[in-house]
Amino acid sequence: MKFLDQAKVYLKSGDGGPGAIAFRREKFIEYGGPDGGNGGRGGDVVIEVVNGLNTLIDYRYKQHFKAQRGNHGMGANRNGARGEDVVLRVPVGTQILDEDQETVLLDLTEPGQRVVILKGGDGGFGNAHYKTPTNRAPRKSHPGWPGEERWVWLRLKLIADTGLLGLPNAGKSTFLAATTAARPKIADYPFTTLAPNLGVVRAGDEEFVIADIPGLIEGAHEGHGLGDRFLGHVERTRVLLHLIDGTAEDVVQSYTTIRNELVAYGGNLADKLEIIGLNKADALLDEEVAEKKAALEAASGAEVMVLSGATGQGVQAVLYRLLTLIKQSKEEEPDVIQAPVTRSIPRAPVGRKMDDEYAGWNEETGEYDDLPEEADDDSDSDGDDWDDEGDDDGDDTEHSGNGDDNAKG
Ligand SMILES: Nc1nc2c(ncn2[C@@H]2O[C@H](COP(=O)(O)OP(=O)(O)OP(=O)(O)O)[C@@H](O)[C@H]2O)c(=O)[nH]1
Ligand SMILES: [Mg+2]
Repeated sequence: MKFLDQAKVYLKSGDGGPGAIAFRREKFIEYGGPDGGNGGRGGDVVIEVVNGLNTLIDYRYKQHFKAQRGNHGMGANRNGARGEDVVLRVPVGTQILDEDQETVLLDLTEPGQRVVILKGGDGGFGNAHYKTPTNRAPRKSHPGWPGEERWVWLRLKLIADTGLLGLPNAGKSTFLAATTAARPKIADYPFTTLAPNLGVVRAGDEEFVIADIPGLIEGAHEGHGLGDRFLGHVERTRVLLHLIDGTAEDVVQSYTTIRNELVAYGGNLADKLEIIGLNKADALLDEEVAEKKAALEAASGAEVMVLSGATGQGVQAVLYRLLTLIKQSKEEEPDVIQAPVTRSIPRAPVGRKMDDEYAGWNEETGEYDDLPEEADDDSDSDGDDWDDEGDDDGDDTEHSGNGDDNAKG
């Protein structure tokens, strides 16, 4: 499967449909009253988090997502239908960033999570709404409010319990293949793996997720090799398994090369719980194993386990140790990775939210309880006397959200 971990997309929620101007026309009723219904609400832009995806590759091919506009209101007080939502399906671990590529608007970490990122515009009032004691036949309707639009970045930061790190050829993919159902490409040349792979490990009755991160080399943080962009995927792991090719001349050098990259990347990467795996033990003599293990322990001050991904030697022990550390980390910092950051989304200056800025819509009656403030609305130049009466109905709701969207009309 192709992998893509960021994409820029254009989102637009639906405009509200216009209200209707209509009058009752029935036999024997001479002056039927106004009965133009309200326009329908525009569709929302919704982000849905789904399991089983681990790439944003779909968003390379489609970048524009527009929800439907609301339908026109109609005569006989029929309201227009709501516009259809547009839904973007994204993998767990996707963040939504503002156009600046820095401000995180949403961090989507829960499978099944659904977030309305842009709300559809409200439908406009039909003329039935504008009927007052002194104006029984208003020829006025509202055009509906525009939807919102904005460009955002989608950025995937995989969420896994364990991140598998090491120099190219350390045996990371072999380990992943030996312990999970994942089938990564394995070969005896560096940079075989070009994108992170996820696999689910079963240890006894328990499971955890492991991410095979493409090989790092010295200077990765300056762009050498594949660079360090994949290290972003390590940010959201609890425990690192740092694999070292035991057949390498200088295993301590291998170890410090990767550690330096973690430190240079910054964040909390270098502080994560870590197991060092002295790998390819099957290809080493016993005394080499002992010597290299001792050297690594001395250099790292951390725990070193001996294993062979190829023969399976020591692999189970590593898995159970990882599981223990994952649990320990969850107890110490339950929220570090999983807590969804759902900040309120800074809005683009267009559009209008029904719930907060304008609470006049009554879901039960399907009508607006309050009248919108339209004092500066130039559609009033039609000379009707609506504005003078507008606030006489005891409605002291200030629809302050109106100030900047007078472009409607
Ligand atoms: N003898 C021995 N060889 C191994 C072991 N694990 C992996 N290898 C070999 O080492 C080579 C590299 O293995 P990979 O699993 O592709 O290594 P990697 O760390 O994923 O490499 P990149 O994806 O390039 O970063 C392959 O030829 C493997 O067959 C092991 O435990 N023992
Ligand atoms: Mg690999």
